[in-house]
Amino acid sequence: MAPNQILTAAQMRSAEQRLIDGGETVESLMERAGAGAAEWIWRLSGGRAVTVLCGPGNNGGDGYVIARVLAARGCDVQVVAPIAPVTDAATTARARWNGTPVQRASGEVFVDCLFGTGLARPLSDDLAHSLSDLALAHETRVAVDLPSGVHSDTGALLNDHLPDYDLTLALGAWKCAHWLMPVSAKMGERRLIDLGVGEGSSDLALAQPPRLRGPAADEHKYSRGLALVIGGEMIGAAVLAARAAQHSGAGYVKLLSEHSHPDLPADVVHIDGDLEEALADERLNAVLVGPGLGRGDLARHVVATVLGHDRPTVLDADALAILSPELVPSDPSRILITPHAGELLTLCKAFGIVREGKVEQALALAEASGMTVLAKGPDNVLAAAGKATISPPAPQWLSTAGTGDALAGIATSRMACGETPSAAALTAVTVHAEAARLAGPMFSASGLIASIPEACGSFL
Ligand SMILES: NC(=O)C1=CN([C@@H]2O[C@H](COP(=O)(O)OP(=O)(O)OC[C@H]3O[C@@H](n4cnc5c(N)ncnc54)[C@H](O)[C@@H]3O)[C@@H](O)[C@H]2O)[C@H](O)CC1
Ligand SMILES: [K+]
Repeated sequence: MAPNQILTAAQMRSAEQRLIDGGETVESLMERAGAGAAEWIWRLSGGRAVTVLCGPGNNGGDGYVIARVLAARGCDVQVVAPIAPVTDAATTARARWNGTPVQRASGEVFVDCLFGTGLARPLSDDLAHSLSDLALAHETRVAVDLPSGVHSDTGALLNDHLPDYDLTLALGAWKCAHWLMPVSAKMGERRLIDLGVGEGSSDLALAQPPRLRGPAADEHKYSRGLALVIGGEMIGAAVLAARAAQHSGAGYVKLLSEHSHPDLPADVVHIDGDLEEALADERLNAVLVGPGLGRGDLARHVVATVLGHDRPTVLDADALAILSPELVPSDPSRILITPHAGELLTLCKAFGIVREGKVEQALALAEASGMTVLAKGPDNVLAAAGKATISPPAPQWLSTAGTGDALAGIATSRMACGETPSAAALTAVTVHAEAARLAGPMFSASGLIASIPEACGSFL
């Protein structure tokens, strides 16, 4: 099993076909899927009554296998089947479940086997009502392969008022929807059931935690990395970014700003000299421009000047509103951009990109710009050179002002430490989420920044 690969629905069907070409049958795969799902449902139900909602396709077929396996274990199982099976495998599975479907049921555990990766359009009102009525009539809800009513490849909700689940059991491989908003927030716990699907040709994977290393015995502040954060009109954002950078591995962080900063901690060095001079420092390892920069002529000049110096650079916030194809340097491979959802759409327009879904948009922007793209949000998609990773969800408490500035600061620090833009972005997203977990509820950006060193320690 390849536990980190993420497949589109089409790639999943190809993977299943390769297994069938190798001697499996749809029925044998369904038996394995149903038995694996039944095991998790058995554990979760703890002897409570189970209702399985079966659809017409092979997801429904999984449901009949689940019902048969649970009944054989003495579980009280009912099946609701609004549409009769249409596939051979599902018809066989239903025949082997020697029970009679009921029209309605209310119990303790609800299992959604209405649709999986074969959903082709929004649910009809009748089916959507059946699904939500049954889900609401049960205290615990399990989705098999996917919650019904969602787009497997984009994570989009095809219907309104779809239920939330306590557990989603992915079959064979993760699908994009398991990790993309908005449906990612409806999944509950996620578990992957092995169907024997090997490493395939997917361009998408679940991000894995980085391994960080501490400084060598002979390191000094310059060898650990000098980061430059460029301030602008709203200096608070750059101060937050610089403070986050100082706690993320770089040996030396400078904040270039014409303003005075009495509250700037002494461990960030404030400079107010010439931008060209600061960028020309041979000891400089990484630059961040954008947080609080502003979008006027001076800001445009600053972004163009930074990009003209070919340094490892993070472009965030206002710099992304200024970025255009004309500004992309000849070698963009050392540039990381960190757009949120709105900035991603704006950049796609600026680069003439029309794609559906965050993953496709990030991959296309990375290809068009040659830069590394961290499409940030509750679901972080990192795209570069035709490959993309999705990071597991971070605490929702990150939805507060300044956390984006902190993320950019962490990424800049990691690039100053010598990490590539992709590695720095992965480290930043992972450390950012861990710092949020450590900071507990209700934290501010400063509280998050204070937790960064301990968060980094989790990956040393
Ligand atoms: N393929 C395999 O080897 C295995 C698949 N597994 C499970 O099967 C589903 C995918 O099965 P598939 O039949 O392709 O899709 P669905 O079960 O989701 O149902 C598609 C079925 O429903 C019809 N349909 C589509 N959209 C709608 C709609 N909005 N309203 C009504 N009907 C709709 C469509 O015409 C098809 O007939 C996968 O997720 C796994 O759960 C097994 O687990 C392993 C073997
Ligand atoms: K389902």
